[in-house]
Amino acid sequence: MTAAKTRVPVTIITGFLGAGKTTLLRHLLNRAQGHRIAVVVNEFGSLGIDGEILRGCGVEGCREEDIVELTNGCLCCTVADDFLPTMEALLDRADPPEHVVIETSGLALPKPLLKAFGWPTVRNRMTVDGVVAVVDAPAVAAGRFADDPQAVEAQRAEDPSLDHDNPLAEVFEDQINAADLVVLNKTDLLDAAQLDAVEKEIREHAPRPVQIVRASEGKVDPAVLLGIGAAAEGDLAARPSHHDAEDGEHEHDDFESFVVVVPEQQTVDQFLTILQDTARRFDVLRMKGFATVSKKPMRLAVQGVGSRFRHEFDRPVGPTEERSGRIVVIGQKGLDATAIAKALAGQLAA
Ligand SMILES: Nc1nc2c(ncn2[C@@H]2O[C@H](COP(=O)(O)OP(=O)(O)OP(=O)(O)O)[C@@H](O)[C@H]2O)c(=O)[nH]1
Repeated sequence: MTAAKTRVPVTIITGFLGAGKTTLLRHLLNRAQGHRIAVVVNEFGSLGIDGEILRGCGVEGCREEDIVELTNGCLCCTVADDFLPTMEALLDRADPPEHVVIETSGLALPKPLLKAFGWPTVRNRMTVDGVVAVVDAPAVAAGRFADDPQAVEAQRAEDPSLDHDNPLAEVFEDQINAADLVVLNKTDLLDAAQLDAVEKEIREHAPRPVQIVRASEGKVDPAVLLGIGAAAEGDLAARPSHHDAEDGEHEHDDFESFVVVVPEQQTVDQFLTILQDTARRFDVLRMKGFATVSKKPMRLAVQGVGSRFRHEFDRPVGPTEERSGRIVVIGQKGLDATAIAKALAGQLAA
């Protein structure tokens, strides 16, 4: 058997903040029973919520130690310090995984990560089976990742190397550029004509023909997601990045995140209204976290993408656990953290 055949396949799941990566992974773990899959999760924001959601997936045979969290900064920037040792540790286990799935943070650029698979310590032991980009179809339809052509022109007059005025557009393009498979998610929120338009837009952006599958709630057949066989680490030139000229070096200084502590809530509806108003008012990209509600024994988990929120009571609140909640807030640089904290605490009139 050749060395290539024995290499552990790795699937990289990329996609902008809130596109549905964790939802897709949860579905995959549910359907992939019998396969030893290890999941590496990297989140922007410090609450470790995705890891907790995946650990609580309740899938038989999905063990705690198979979900590894990398919270020390954005994965694409900490490859040597954190990521490679984690990969080696997985491979050196007595029962190494048959497949590794990496959920990158919504702001991660996939290319530096792809390049890491060329490093001597993992090169002969792992291969990137495929890069999957999960796309928030309604966010594309709403123009979240679009540039303002006039603003781009004005910027280019100053610096010809610039091609975006919208930092979201740049991250989105890099993720599509790296993808072998695009999952057009949240199809439940658009009609057929809108979906066709989004698909057309993605095909126009993609530097090469890319397979696109449509999904809602991240429900994609594992056979489609795994086993693509792309060996993407050997195919970097076909996956252009906006940061190629800087050899992958980049900063995430277009975005920021912070955690807000919120008091116990009176009612779920009141809290959701506060969250939605705050997201709208301050143009927050993503909010997620936990809170407690007066007289309710269960913890309330909330998830927001823009001003669209979902919530569930996910587990009992322990008797010694604090009744205050924590919400991670993510947006473009320049968020007014003080005002947002006040708004979430219900201290800012709408
Ligand atoms: N309506 C709708 N909501 C969805 C769908 N898929 C996911 N969501 C919701 O979108 C929100 C974000 O989903 P996640 O799976 O956490 O997204 P993510 O890409 O992992 O988010 P980050 O890790 O923060 O970047 C959650 O509230 C999901 O329940 C879908 O197909 N339709």
